[in-house]
Amino acid sequence: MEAEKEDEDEASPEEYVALSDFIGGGSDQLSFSSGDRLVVHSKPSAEWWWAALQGVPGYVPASYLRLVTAEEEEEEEEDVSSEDPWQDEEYFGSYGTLRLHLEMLSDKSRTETYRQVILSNSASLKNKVVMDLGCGTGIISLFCAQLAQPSVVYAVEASSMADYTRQLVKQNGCEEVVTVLQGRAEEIELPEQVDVLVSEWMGNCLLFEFMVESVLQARDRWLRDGGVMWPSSAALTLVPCQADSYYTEKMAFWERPYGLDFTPLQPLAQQEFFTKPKFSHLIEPDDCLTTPCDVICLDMYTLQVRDLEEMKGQFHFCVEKSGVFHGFTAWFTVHFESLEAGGAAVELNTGPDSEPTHWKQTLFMLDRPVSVCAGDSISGSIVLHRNPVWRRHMTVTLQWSINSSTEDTDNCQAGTKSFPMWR
Ligand SMILES: N=C(N)NCC[C@H]1O[C@@H](n2cnc3c(N)ncnc32)[C@H](O)[C@@H]1O
Repeated sequence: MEAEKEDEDEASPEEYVALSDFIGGGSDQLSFSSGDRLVVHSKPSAEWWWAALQGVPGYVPASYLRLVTAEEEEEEEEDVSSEDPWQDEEYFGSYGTLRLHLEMLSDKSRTETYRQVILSNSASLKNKVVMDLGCGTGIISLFCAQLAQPSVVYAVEASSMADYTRQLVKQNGCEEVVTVLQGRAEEIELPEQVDVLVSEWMGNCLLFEFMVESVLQARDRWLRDGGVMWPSSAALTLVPCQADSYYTEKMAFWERPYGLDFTPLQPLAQQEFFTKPKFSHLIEPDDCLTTPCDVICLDMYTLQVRDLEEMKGQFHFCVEKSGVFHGFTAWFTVHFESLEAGGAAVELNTGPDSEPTHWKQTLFMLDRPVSVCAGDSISGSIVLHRNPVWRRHMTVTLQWSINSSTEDTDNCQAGTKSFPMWR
């Protein structure tokens, strides 16, 4: 009988839909929202099943789930097949308006850094062939034509902004040098290989939007041997941090609003405000509980598209001052190597010790804050799982354990949490 039961448990995975929200307790239970699709891998008991949500495994209460019907699965297949996994219509549509370009151009730290790269390499850029991938309004291409003498700059832009970019090139007397090509960089044809591939491709948490895939494909197709990638390398930096004002604003608020006890709403607040990362967070240097560390480093010459599916980094932080561990904050730094051998590299650092940029930083809130003391350690890993269906999205999974320096040695608090960005 046991064998039969075993077989039944190990039936092939089935897709279920959540009938309502569930807040998982303990580190091995999955939290999910009504309507989420979960893949059930085994049913060790009638009450609790082993399932996965967006690839993240855990126990789920069987009573919250309903088997997805064959008709629903057929409908879903039609939906996904009709829906573009790159969401290009929406994505390039958003870059066809000025809002995002104004935000990027208004970001002095970002834009001046690219200007500095061109200026400090102006001599070496003479007679070079340059590709500006995702040129937007063409600002980097115009810097090249204005501050250096490349033989040609191919300014590639997929959105309808390209028509205006051509006007800006003409308006600024750069049409001799800058050629605007409208189209996806993966699809356009250039008349020649390029010496320099420059692009401003970084998204929130470095990789969101996954424009970096387009840069790698263009590198493999158009960058000549020995050519230069700008940026040349990128690093994702992480730090355990306090986020007291955010925690107070979204969670502590429910303790005593107007003298009333609204704490039954706190599970809802956790689900609504702490399930996804907080983009555009500005961390104060004092909020860092430890020295930040680079957890993922990308070499733009060797990075492959397949590497983007799952990027993993380990960390071991030593708490330098007592405080409350509310979560982790992430940001990135990119480097532009010099065209001259031995020349100084230029750096764009989006962290709290640099001028703020439009990316600011990204905050990942734990479900429950933990008090930590100087001397404690916070070790673990970060994994960026690219979304297998929605190709511009990812899930960031953080796993940590806190080893207290003061309490007895087996007092190790551990946890793991996955943050969808955004699907
Ligand atoms: N996070 C960023 N730096 N986004 C900048 C994106 C800019 O590059 C453009 N862009 C993004 N991907 C591509 C691509 N594959 N081909 C051409 N242009 C692109 C986009 O239309 C916008 O003008």
